[in-house]
Amino acid sequence: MIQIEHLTKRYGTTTALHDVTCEVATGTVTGLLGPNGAGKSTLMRVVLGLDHATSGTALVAGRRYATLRRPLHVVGAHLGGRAVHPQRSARQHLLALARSNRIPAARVEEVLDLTGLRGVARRRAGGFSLGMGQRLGLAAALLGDPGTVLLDEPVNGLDTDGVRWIRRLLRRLADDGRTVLISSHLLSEVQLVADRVLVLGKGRLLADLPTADLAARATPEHLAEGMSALESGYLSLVEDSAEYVAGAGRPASGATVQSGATMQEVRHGR
Ligand SMILES: Nc1ncnc2c1ncn2[C@@H]1O[C@H](COP(=O)(O)OP(=O)(O)OP(=O)(O)O)[C@@H](O)[C@H]1O
Repeated sequence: MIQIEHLTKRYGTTTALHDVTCEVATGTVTGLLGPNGAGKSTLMRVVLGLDHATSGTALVAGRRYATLRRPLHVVGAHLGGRAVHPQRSARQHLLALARSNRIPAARVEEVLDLTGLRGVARRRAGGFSLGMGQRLGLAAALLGDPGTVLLDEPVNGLDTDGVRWIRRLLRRLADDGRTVLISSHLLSEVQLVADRVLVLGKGRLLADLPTADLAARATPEHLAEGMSALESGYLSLVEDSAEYVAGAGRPASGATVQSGATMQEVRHGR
């Protein structure tokens, strides 16, 4: 379980998270949603002890990350990017991680199988495709068989078969009683895998509800435009919370839209 209480994180004058309180329950896949700059990565980074909270707390399995004696056994994460020595093979990378965390080498073979990397385990990780890199990041996250898993855009770069595989894996992790938190902009994926969603907008928690309840907030106008119910429910919730607006500052319908304008203002060309 992840417990977040009154979490505020400021970077200078930017408030990335403002007084966020929520729980991510065990046995569920929870989607973390929000427009660009909403605070999703910041929330994950604070949970993982990569950033310090300005105030409030973030606990994993009842503890602050910094106080975990064997963190990889409690929480595994893949936040994108490649924290891999490019000359090392996938297996060498995982073995090095396992050694430094006192994890038996046999577990490396298990996660290579789990992530479908056995066939390329001897290949240089630096030459991996985006999708293979995703799988390797996931293998590292699962190395300690943690009870909580945090993944940033987990389907990014995966092919169709890989996407299907990760959906099933996330479901299995949750069904085994783990806590799974994924951030994503792909609402169609969230709809398929997430039991619940947390929605952030400009650092504030806008919603914490079952995925189906977010879809139930769809508006007829959005649905008439061809949006899915989840897209519509989500957009209705965040439309005044987008920090970055495409085309802001450029003339739109003969009007100049200022940076920071709400979605309604953009739509109405104000
Ligand atoms: N290290 C940092 N220094 C200064 N500002 C930061 C830093 N990290 C994040 N921010 C700011 O905090 C806010 C939240 O950023 P964050 O990366 O958490 O958003 P996000 O929801 O993950 O966005 P995206 O969907 O684009 O990945 C943004 O305004 C961002 O510019």
